[in-house]
Amino acid sequence: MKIAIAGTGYVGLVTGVCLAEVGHDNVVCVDIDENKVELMKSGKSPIYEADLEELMKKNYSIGRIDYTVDYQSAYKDAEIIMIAVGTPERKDGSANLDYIKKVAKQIASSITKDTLVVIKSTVPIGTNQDIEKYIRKNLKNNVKVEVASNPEFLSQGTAVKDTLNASRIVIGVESLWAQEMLEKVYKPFNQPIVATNRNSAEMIKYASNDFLALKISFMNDIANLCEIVGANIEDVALGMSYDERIGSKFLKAGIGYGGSCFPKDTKALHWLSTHNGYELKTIKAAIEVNECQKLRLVRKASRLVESFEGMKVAVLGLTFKPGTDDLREAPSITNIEYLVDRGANVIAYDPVGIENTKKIFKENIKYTTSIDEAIKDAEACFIMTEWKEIINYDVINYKEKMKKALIFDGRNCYKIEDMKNLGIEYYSIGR
Ligand SMILES: NC(=O)c1ccc[n+]([C@@H]2O[C@H](COP(=O)([O-])OP(=O)(O)OC[C@H]3O[C@@H](n4cnc5c(N)ncnc54)[C@H](O)[C@@H]3O)[C@@H](O)[C@H]2O)c1
Ligand SMILES: O=c1ccn([C@@H]2O[C@H](COP(=O)(O)OP(=O)(O)O[C@H]3O[C@H](CO)[C@@H](O)[C@H](O)[C@H]3O)[C@@H](O)[C@H]2O)c(=O)[nH]1
Repeated sequence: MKIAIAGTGYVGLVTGVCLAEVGHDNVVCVDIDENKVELMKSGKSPIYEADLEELMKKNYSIGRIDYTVDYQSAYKDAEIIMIAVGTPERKDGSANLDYIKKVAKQIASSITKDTLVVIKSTVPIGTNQDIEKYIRKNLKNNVKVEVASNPEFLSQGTAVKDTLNASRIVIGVESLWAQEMLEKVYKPFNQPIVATNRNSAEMIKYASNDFLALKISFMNDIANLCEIVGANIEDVALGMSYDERIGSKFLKAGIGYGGSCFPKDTKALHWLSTHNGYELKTIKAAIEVNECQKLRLVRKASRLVESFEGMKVAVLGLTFKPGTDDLREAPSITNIEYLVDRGANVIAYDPVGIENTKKIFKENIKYTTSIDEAIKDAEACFIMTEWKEIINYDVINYKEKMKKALIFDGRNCYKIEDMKNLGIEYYSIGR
């Protein structure tokens, strides 16, 4: 079965490689970026993801997967074409479907046999139906084409593991033909399949992400109250987690959620609801809490510090979470902007995110891959990502190397007692 995939980002490349890994022997990944394609052909991954490069090399060398910019040759005789291009946020919060439409147009002009088009990208409810109509209207050759929804649930940093061990495969189909095709594709993964209609499948993706975002915002809200009333959010989360109805995951309070999904997917669903004359009040609250949360620590710091002007400030952790080089919507960006605007000399540390940070801040801040160097002579330090390098760092260094041991920890990396015993002025979230 020939499977073509449009887009080789986190979703497209990982999906392609994992399909090959479980035995599909004719997977072609298409991208418009020639440099990316050349890089992938040479066995290198354009993104930082655990285990990805190893599986790319293995499956490329045995001829199960290939990479190309030539979409026509990739799509023309594919039985399945998966769309995994970006659906970024528009200024008004709605999802921008331009990339999806572009691929749909390329598919319509290329296919020469019956094809199932599968949308893996996160798209607003009704998009699968619209794209099907669009492709059928623009078809160059007289073939059968159907569109099925197959939203993706992988997390960055654990994308390969998540794909090979997915909790469920959601497929949104309108025919038995489409359902059987997708069941065949996913059979080797041996994961539970939830088959619904297309609109429900599209909604499952948004509802899942927005529920998780809401869970985080709820815990951040409670954490802020904990600080006021003298409770400890970590003890509170632990106590809550024993209730199976609540669960133990996504209860971690912090500096707010970031990444390429939660921020845009909460806004897109909220936009869609208001556009349909209904207000999703819970999602609105999740978004608002997150916006405030991102600046909570710098605001606290500015009440304690007279001025940031000329002050050396270390920012530890730049990516939106550990295990990825991605800075999309990372809280670190908002915080660094705040500090730079107020005249701070920021030195930023991250084990893998420096190159992507440079694209955003250029020469406006300094960069390092050493925590020691970042904190040396600094008068304040902000922690934005819970990298293990930061968690495992010997905290005595803050006392010994900083000009003033003043730490604002947005990810609760250290024990309050340890910091207190060392005489470090330490502020974290909800404790
Ligand atoms: N990143 C995640 O963890 C994740 C998880 C689940 C779902 N999603 C959703 O999946 C979609 C893709 O996200 P991503 O993070 O993988 O995107 P990405 O930005 O990392 O990658 C998109 C890729 O598509 C390529 N592209 C653009 N137009 C193209 C075209 N016409 N033909 C071929 N390639 C083209 C781009 O060059 C880029 O390499 C989004 O809708 C996102 O919301 C993402
Ligand atoms: O208890 C928690 C858990 C996460 N976060 C933050 O939430 C954001 C997102 O984290 P995570 O969900 O682990 O990463 P993503 O790669 O963005 O994955 C989410 O978004 C993907 C894209 O849609 C989905 O496929 C995944 O299922 C969904 O978890 C990050 O900034 C985390 O720091 C918290 O603050 N507290």
